[in-house]
Amino acid sequence: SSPLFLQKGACVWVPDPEAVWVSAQLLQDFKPGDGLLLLKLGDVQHPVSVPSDLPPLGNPDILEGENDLTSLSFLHEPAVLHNLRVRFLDYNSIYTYCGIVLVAINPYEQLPIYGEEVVDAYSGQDMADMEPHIFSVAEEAYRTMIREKKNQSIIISGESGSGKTVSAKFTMRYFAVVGGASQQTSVEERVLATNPIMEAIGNAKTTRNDNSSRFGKYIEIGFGHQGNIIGANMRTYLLEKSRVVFQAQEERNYHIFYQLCASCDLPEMKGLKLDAAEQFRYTNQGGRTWIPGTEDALELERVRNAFTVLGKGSWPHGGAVSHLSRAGLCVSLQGEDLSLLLFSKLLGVERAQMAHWLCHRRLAVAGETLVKPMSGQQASEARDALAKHVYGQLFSWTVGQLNAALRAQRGAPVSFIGVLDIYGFETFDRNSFEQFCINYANEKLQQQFNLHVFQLEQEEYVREGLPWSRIEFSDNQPCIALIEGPLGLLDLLDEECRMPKGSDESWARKLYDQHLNHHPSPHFSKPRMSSTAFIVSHFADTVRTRPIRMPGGALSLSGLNSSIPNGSLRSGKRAHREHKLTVGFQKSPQRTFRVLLQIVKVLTLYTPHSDFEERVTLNFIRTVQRLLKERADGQPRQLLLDVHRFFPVTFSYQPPPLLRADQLTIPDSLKVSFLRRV
Ligand SMILES: Nc1ncnc2c1ncn2[C@@H]1O[C@H](COP(=O)(O)OP(=O)(O)OP(=O)(O)O)[C@@H](O)[C@H]1O
Repeated sequence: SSPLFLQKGACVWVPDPEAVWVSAQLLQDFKPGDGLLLLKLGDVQHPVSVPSDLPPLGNPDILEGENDLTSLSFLHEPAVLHNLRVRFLDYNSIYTYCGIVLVAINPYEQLPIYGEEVVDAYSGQDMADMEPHIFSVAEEAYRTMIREKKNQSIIISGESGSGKTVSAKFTMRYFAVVGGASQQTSVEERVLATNPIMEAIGNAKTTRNDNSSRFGKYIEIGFGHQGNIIGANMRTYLLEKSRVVFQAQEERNYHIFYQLCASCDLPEMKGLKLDAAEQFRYTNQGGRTWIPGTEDALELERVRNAFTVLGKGSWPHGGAVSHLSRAGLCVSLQGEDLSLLLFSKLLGVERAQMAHWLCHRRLAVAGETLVKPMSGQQASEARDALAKHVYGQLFSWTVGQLNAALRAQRGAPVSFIGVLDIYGFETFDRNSFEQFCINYANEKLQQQFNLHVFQLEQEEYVREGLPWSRIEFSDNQPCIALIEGPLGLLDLLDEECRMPKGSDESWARKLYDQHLNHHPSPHFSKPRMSSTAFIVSHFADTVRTRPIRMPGGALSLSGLNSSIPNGSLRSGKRAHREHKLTVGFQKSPQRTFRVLLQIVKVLTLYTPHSDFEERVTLNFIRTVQRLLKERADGQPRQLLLDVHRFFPVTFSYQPPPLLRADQLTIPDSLKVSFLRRV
């Protein structure tokens, strides 16, 4: 808590638009009721009015660079950031403790701190005696498991690209060394061999991370009586299946597709009749299909070697992955299409049947079964749904195969250490069902953390009669109840999926009725401008979600839909509304950027009707892209003016009922060339 009086010379932190927080010094004593602080910021005197709270106070110099944040006298955002920064820049240390939590900063360079000699140095040592390190956390889990014969878990969380997977791999490597056996292709080697395989089928290039895990993973490493690894088991969560059929600009599909395409000339791959990744819609939507510094063909080699270590025979033997790649790459609805032929052949289904059921659906009406042709839009969605399903099944199948290879051979493990590597909390401009699930998972993890760190700890103090004044912590149960409780978001979603004519609108209406009108929840609200979106106030942030459903009740995932505002540009009325919004956003530059980006994204998905239209569209996209790049120097309003100057029709551009690129009437060749040129 803040002291009541501050002496001249005391340090405080003040918010800064550039540096986030800057340190300032008090130029005169301050006492409650003064209402004004006189600060020295750099060389400038700065009177700051104090409405209610004092600014966060600076810590004494002696605590600068402490290796445990809990030893700071004042623990608040600026103190945490400053301490981490000092440790990173001045002490070259990427790790800092915060009690039992290890905070890691991604150095984005190889540091010489993970060698065997470092493992040896941490092995057998107490956490409190050692500098913070991921090995120290692993050692603590290992020792506690052995000493107390209790299973342990390490939870690794953080935003995309923060280093979760790398950290998980280091903990696994640590266990492999300290719990290792001597024989070749031992189980710890097999545990490590799962990494390249899982990365090939579950990781992809995103704009934030060239090797981003698009699934959550929990691996339980089982130990025997002697503390040696005897088996492992892996569970996966929330694979981002939408990526199989759609990739945003600069992103890629799962690595395995590109690895197979890059190896298509190998004799054993010939039967798959693959081609360059640029040739397939499911692999070329992000633009560039290669990652600088990565050789996809070599990566496939690593994957195949890993399969060998796991005793799963040669790669083509794990042939279903190849099938799926083909499924992902080739599903197409043109009847005579070679891709459809290959896809059907590889999956072992009859081509004519496949073509028929991709374009028709069965309806049960009054006890009778009718077969109805689907629209082009529906059929392409059905094709995408099939590709996602095949990939999802194959992913689960592969995990099952790996688990079989990791299963303990001699007796059951006596204890285990679990390592959870899962997406951190996510909020984007447009959040879909995936973000909703990820944030729900994080809400549950946070609850677990609260329970562990605050509640159980305090209960133990009280039980042992230690003098202790209870610390209040914010309990996130109400937010969890909103999601998973009776008549909660998931309950109502289930109900909506069972309705024959369920829709986003009607689901959202039910949510508003229940959580705004009948039983208002402080964690739920409705955005002003939408009747399909809702806002959940999570512990970390408020997130606006707009799920869009696919036919058949399956919720669509972010990808494709996130690029199409409301999925509705073909509706003139809605297009007009988007247009009005755009103009309305002029007062809010940040939103304007987002809308411009959105327009660019949408336009890249559209097929122009004429050369002229294509030229106009491309011109617009290039102009906006260039200006968006230039906006880095923070001239948002200028950007808006520039857009008008360079491209005066921007905001009066009323798209005629344009066709989406994936509509069937448009030949693939045109789509590919258009997308490539964009
Ligand atoms: N400790 C580290 N030392 C060196 N480089 C690191 C370290 N941690 C992460 N990196 C670098 O950062 C990149 C991203 O890390 P990683 O893939 O582990 O992130 P992530 O949090 O798992 O991201 P995502 O959620 O997207 O999967 C790595 O490929 C690596 O180059």
